[in-house]
Amino acid sequence: MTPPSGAAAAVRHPDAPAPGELLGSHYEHCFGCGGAQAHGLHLEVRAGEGVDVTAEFTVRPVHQGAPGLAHGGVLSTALDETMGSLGWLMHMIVVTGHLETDFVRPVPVGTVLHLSAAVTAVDGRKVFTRATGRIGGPEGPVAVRAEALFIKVDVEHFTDHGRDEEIQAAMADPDQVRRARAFEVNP
Ligand SMILES: CCCCCCCCCCCC(=O)SCCNC(=O)CCNC(=O)[C@H](O)C(C)(C)COP(=O)(O)OP(=O)(O)OC[C@H]1O[C@@H](n2cnc3c(N)ncnc32)[C@H](O)[C@@H]1OP(=O)(O)O
Repeated sequence: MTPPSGAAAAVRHPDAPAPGELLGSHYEHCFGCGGAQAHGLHLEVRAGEGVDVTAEFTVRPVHQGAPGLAHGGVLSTALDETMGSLGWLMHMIVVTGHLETDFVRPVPVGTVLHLSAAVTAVDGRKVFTRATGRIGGPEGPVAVRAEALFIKVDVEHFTDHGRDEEIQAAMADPDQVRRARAFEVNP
């Protein structure tokens, strides 16, 4: 998870969303951010000033592991989705290759998890990222943190491997921006 010495700093795409702007859901059926997923995380991700983002996730009863506490896998998903959204700031299609999570404090149901993530380095197709989730406010104590390696892929990654019925439905969407973002298309 340590970037090689020749790795470069991430470059913000000139057409990336402005700092403070909500990225919006990239795909309505995404478990991380989609509005059509009743039990999804409904993450709202906001662009930062560099290649960084912030997001909020409210833990609901459907996200429990132990009684009254968030499931660790769900928290990992929130971190994964937040870091994955960094690709949009570079206009790069990326998928998670490797994800490591530290669970530092239990996260009760009803908690708002304040997430922040940034790209630490880019090395060819490899995008190194880091994220934290805090409770009690954006400056509150760290409850979870993660590092992840994302790999740049082409749109064929999705069209070749995704189930045909969802691929066809996403491609038939008359909204061009939504259609592109469902596959995180690199313009
Ligand atoms: C608003 C919009 C936002 C959009 C918001 C989007 C949000 C999405 C958030 C969720 C993101 C996900 O969950 S994505 C879904 C979960 N992930 C997946 O399904 C990925 C499944 N895995 C794969 O398809 C594949 O393994 C790939 C694509 C990751 C890599 O395969 P490949 O394309 O053949 O590449 P490959 O040559 O193997 O690897 C390229 C380089 O990466 C390294 N590499 C590859 N995998 C790993 C690995 N696990 N750990 C370490 N290193 C790795 C290789 O060593 C190599 O380094 P070197 O030799 O070049 O040095």
